Amino acid sequence: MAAATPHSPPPQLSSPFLEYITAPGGLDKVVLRGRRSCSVEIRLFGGQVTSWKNDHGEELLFVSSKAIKPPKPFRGGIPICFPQGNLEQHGFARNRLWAIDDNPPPLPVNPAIKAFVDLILKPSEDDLKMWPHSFEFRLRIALGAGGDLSLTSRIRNTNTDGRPFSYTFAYHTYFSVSDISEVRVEGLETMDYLDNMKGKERFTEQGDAIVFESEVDKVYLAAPSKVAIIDHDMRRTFVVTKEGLPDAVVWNPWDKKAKAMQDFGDLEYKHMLCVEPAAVEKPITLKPGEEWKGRLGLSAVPSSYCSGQLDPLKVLHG
Ligand SMILES: O=P(O)(O)OC[C@H]1O[C@H](O)[C@H](O)[C@@H](O)[C@@H]1O
Repeated sequence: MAAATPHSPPPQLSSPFLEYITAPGGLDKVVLRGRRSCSVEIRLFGGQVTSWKNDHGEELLFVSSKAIKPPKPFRGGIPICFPQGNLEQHGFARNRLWAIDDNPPPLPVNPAIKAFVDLILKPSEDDLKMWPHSFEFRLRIALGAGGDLSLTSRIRNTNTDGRPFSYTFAYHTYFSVSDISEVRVEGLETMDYLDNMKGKERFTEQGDAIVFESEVDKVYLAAPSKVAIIDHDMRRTFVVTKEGLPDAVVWNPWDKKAKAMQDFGDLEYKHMLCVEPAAVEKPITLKPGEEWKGRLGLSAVPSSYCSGQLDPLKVLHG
């Protein structure tokens, strides 16, 4: 079966682990269901994960109470930032209607993962006027047996004129936290970063772990493949893993910027943190026919987490 277009009827997703929910105004969504109350919701608009719940049904991602409906990008969850450059902020992928990909090229899967969905985005005529490159962007979103979430992006250059293209990319992940002042990020200490608040000047991080006392907007360069977000009050640690994505953006707008943002509550900065696996410093270049792959893995584990122990399996199983 060919990939559904945005105007085709809802695809029949025949699996007890998947549900397709139709809603007006570009708000159709797919729900992935795991054990107990684990679930993930994905909006076709933006190909955006808007909810990830653990087996107690607790929400793990931040979504603003002031998030605006399409065609505006949606504040929260996991917006996909592509293709950035001299375009609208964060590129247009988060602002387009994606389709279900009924026939994705094979992707090695863990047989224990039953709940997954494949989406696809191709540029429209208008997109090609803005960014004159033909591409196929395939996104697999999977909910693992233990409630972990993974997003795998495959971007292929389908230009027929022989031209390469370059882009930057980010999984703009908004984590829900109890109180930003009590949160610590481990794994980025001693890393070099570009400070977006200081004209992208390069610095080296000092100290044992990263804590938050004011606005932060940094691009950590060549960041490790595992980063932990430790939420003391919630007794929860998010473990973020990344492949194919050298950098990690860390962002919290804090009070002043929060007030200036139309789609964000004045005090919501206290309950969110963005840690965004990304390729920012060096754009990715693809020749025609070439494909790039970038993966994000998220798990939420109880904070019996020991400092410096970034393996979630060890955290869970001792
Ligand atoms: O408002 P948005 O376009 O969604 O961007 C929100 C934020 O995203 C990233 O984290 C950037 O590093 C920030 O500079 C930006 O303010």
